[in-house]
Amino acid sequence: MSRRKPVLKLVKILPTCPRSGTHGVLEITSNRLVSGWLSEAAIPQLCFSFRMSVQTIRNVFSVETGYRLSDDQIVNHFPNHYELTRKDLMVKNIKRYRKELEKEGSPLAEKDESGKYLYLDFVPITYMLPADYNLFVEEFRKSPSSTWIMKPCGKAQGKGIFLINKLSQIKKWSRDSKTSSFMTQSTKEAYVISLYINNPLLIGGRKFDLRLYVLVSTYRPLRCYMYKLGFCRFCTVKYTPSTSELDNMFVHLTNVAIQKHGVSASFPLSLRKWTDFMGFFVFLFAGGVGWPVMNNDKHCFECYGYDIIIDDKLKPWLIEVNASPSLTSSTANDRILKYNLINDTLNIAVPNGEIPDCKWNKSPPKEVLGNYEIL
Ligand SMILES: Nc1ncnc2c1ncn2[C@@H]1O[C@H](COP(=O)(O)OP(=O)(O)OP(=O)(O)O)[C@@H](O)[C@H]1O
Repeated sequence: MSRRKPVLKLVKILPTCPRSGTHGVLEITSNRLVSGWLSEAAIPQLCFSFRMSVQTIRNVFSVETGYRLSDDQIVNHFPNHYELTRKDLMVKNIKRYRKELEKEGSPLAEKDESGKYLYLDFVPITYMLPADYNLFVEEFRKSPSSTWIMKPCGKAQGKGIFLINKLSQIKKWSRDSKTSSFMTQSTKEAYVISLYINNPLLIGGRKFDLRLYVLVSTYRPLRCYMYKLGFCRFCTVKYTPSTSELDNMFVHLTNVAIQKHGVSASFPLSLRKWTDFMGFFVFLFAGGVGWPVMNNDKHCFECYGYDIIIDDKLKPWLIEVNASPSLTSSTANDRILKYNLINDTLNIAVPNGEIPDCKWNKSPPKEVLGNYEIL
């Protein structure tokens, strides 16, 4: 007998779309929105979409397609969200932000005696490949015993990720990808290579990461909210930094897609005690990096999934920002968390009980924030 996943279902009654006269109900089932507002054909009638794909968003905002969203059309991504959510662009923007702060002489760009940023050192050292190969080699030679993690820029769920600790492995990867019959020069994938955090905080001997949610309702002025609940994703195999286990992804990658065949892969987590600490970090990131580069379209809001690893010195490291965090659930608590997350997000994005309106000043009263806390 096949075991069926419990279905997360949220039905929200929204005001009827004034133009189409229908679509008054938004129904989200697990990861899918089952009312008809998602398909591109439905864009002209769209009144509100919580879960439009990034591809559809690209088409909505592309000059070629010629769509113009009207005042009651609100969508769940900013047009150039990828500036934050693509691994390579996120790092590029952080580097640019640091340089700007340094040039301005900002106290945020202060460094310690060893030349490390005091406040801006929150992403592991990262280079783009192949573009930054020489810079990477220079850094690698400074600490030849370090481990690095290679990640394809355009993939998710742990696909295509591997760990290396020798330069010869990169050379082999480069040779193999050049000669691969599947990859021509034009389709060759860009990768990022990041210093591997090899001293993660462990619980029960296992590595884990935190998933936090951050909602941005406008970039100019910046208004962002952090969700007080999140969860931890655990590896199913006990952690070891031993190089003999570098190929064992059950030890190193916390993605649910990788670990789902193991036991108890994720646990819900109250972030109440963490919010001041994490809030500063998230605000610094969204405010400093996101604010100047993002196109602040008034029809948009976005709920990001932040992946964070804590090391054994309790320092948080930002690993990635996801534009479409999964809304599927594997346990009853997980289901409640996602249900409330969707509900609270909708309450901030759309004025309570009213027709969506992009001219709305997006400052809802405190009572409707639910588990969100304004940063
Ligand atoms: N620098 C790092 N140090 C230690 N572990 C890392 C590092 N970067 C990534 N990882 C591990 O690898 C996993 C996958 O990395 P990442 O989230 O960047 O890739 P992804 O395939 O895009 O995943 P997702 O599906 O969450 O978007 C992380 O959840 C984390 O467990």
